[in-house]
Amino acid sequence: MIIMQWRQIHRWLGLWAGALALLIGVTGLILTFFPVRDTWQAVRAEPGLPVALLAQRTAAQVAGIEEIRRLPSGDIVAYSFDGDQARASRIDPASGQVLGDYQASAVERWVRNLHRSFMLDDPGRLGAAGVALAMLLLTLSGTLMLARRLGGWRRLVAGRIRGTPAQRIHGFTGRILVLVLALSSLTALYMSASTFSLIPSDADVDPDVISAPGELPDLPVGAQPLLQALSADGLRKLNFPSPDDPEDVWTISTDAGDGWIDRRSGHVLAWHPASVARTAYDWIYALHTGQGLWAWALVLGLAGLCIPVFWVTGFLIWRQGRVQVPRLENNSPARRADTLIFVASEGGTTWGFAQALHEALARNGHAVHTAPLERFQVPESARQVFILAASYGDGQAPAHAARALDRIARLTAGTVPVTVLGFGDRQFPAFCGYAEALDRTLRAAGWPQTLPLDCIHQQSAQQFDRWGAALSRALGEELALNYVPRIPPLFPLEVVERQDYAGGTADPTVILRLRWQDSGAMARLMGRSMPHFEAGDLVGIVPPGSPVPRYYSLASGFRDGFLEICVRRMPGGVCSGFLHGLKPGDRIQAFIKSNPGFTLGVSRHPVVLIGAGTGVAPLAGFIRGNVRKTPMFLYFGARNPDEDFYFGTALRHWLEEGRLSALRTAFSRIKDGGGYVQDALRRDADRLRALVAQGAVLRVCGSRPMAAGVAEALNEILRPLGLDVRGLRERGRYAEDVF
Ligand SMILES: Cc1cc2nc3c(=O)[nH]c(=O)nc-3n(C[C@H](O)[C@H](O)[C@H](O)COP(=O)(O)O)c2cc1C
Repeated sequence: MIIMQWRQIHRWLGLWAGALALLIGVTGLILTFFPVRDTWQAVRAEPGLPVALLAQRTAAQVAGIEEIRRLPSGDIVAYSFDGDQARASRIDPASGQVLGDYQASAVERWVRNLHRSFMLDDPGRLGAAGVALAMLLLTLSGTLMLARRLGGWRRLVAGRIRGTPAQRIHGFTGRILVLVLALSSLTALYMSASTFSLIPSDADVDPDVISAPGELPDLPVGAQPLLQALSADGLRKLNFPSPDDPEDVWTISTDAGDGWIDRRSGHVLAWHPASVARTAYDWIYALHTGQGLWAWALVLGLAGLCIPVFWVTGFLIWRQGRVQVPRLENNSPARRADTLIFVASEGGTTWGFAQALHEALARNGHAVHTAPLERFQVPESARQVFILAASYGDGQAPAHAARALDRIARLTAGTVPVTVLGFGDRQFPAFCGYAEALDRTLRAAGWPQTLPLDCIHQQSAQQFDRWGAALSRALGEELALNYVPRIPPLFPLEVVERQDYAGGTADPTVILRLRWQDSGAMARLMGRSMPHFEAGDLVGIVPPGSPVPRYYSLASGFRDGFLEICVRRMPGGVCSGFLHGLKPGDRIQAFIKSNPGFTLGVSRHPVVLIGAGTGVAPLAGFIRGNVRKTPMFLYFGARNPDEDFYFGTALRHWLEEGRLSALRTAFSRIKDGGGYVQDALRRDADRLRALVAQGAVLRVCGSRPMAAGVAEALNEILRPLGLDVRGLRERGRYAEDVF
């Protein structure tokens, strides 16, 4: 429940306070330049130089001196009144000589005013404090949302951020800078609170002290005991006693505290050690401004630079999110609908199924209302309700629906049947976890249902049809669910190379290498260019004359600079036939579908890859991308090394390079070829056990019967370790891509 609120807060604040944060970020970025420059230019006193000596040297060179200040950069400035001329001079602490006039930068002052108060004095300061609070809430809500998106707090640091480039840039910069931004906001709030006297500060109460009257002459500054004892390293300012006032005293302010000294005797008349509040303020000030901490100032500058990036990418994400919900032409108002369909979707595909259900029911004369799940309601007119819900992270709700479950749990059960259909992916341990949670809640509350919970794996159109048929029977009406997958934006790809395997006992197969065109930075940011993909993700290709895309596993990643697939020609296959007919220079349209449960990411543990036939394609992609040379072991089953040893040459090359540690083959159609891939596994049982004991990650790709055979063999092999495929899968160490 809280997360939904955070999300709303994040969006709302991001859009509205974001514009002001942009101004504060840019001015903050400019302001960090000054401490860096000042530190580089500063002429500092040698460490440990006594204040007495510094003051003596300076007083000898500067007539009418009144005050010496040490700036946060380390520069020493003397303020004097010579005749009627007030002067500020930069001093060389080694000699006391004047280096030149000191002038605070007017640009710096102007930018600081803009940064602190938008040039509006106190109301502006309050506004700036409001923006700091907004920034703090933005970083907090953003962190919560990112943790959730990555599937838990533990993945917050290293988990892979997926999505459009805008989403990835937003998440990536946020992850790096969240601490700096939170600290900047917190320190700004503290300073604002101090400005408005909301927190106790060190009220500078001067003690009521005077230099004792007497005939003695002034003790020379160089002989003042306290000034001899204090080092210039911690000096803030030293005020000289006025020549015209015999009762005036020396006043010194240091990091450790403030002191008052008799001008004639040199006695310390009062010493106020720095209070905790003052020390805290000093640290907070330095942390916020980077003054005296030039490296930190650079980090702050980077954070300031990121704010415009945040704002722009955040805005783009918001826009992209808005266009996902399809426009349903015949959406009845909820209060008049007899059928309600509620949808929870992150990637948008579930909406396509909802649309098919909506249209089928509407064609049958129902008044259908479809809406996002967070608007769940059962109006009086309702006769049936459906919830179509995808699962994310660790079986969690899609972000927009995070609060829906709590809402539904609070409702009193009615008599209208509420049926849940889940969408998920079996690769994830919590398969359809969110749909299950919804169903559990509804049943526990006592809502009836038209059909029991069903779960659709990987957006299977066939499974959805079967569910539709069951629904037809349950409702006693003919339902024609025309689910047409919503095809995401297509990208043109050009064939650059093809490598043919003529087949023989195996079907003819081709490895196609394709390339895309760069569509420019703006299109990339908006997610309108070729999206990033990884080996093991899928490319969707819509063959001419068919509305349904076919998916092929990718044997390359975006970083390889090309897209490669391995296509077996299926007898009568529309898409495989089309792809086999392509020659270099031909173009096709395609889109990328992520396959997050299967792709490998960066693995610190050894990797065991098991594939047969064209199923070796994504595994070859993993090996190709293994630039870190993580130990990878490939078990490859084919029929005949002369016919279907796909990627054979590349695999041998990767073995030599060390991207592949070992290759074990099994050829089923030649004498002494080693049988099937599961036979190769059994022969290597000892090594497999050792690898799994070391934490190995396993990926299996090939036909369904092959995957079943592999799982059976592995279960036998792993039994002595007390492990099995199911357990490994639950821990995210085992995933299959089967066809
Ligand atoms: C990052 C990510 C995490 C996922 N986590 C799960 C999960 O925990 N359980 C599950 O069953 N499916 C999971 N899936 C699969 C989606 O639920 C499935 O692809 C669904 O059909 C997507 O529907 P949508 O496009 O409407 O969001 C995940 C998908 C992605 C991209």
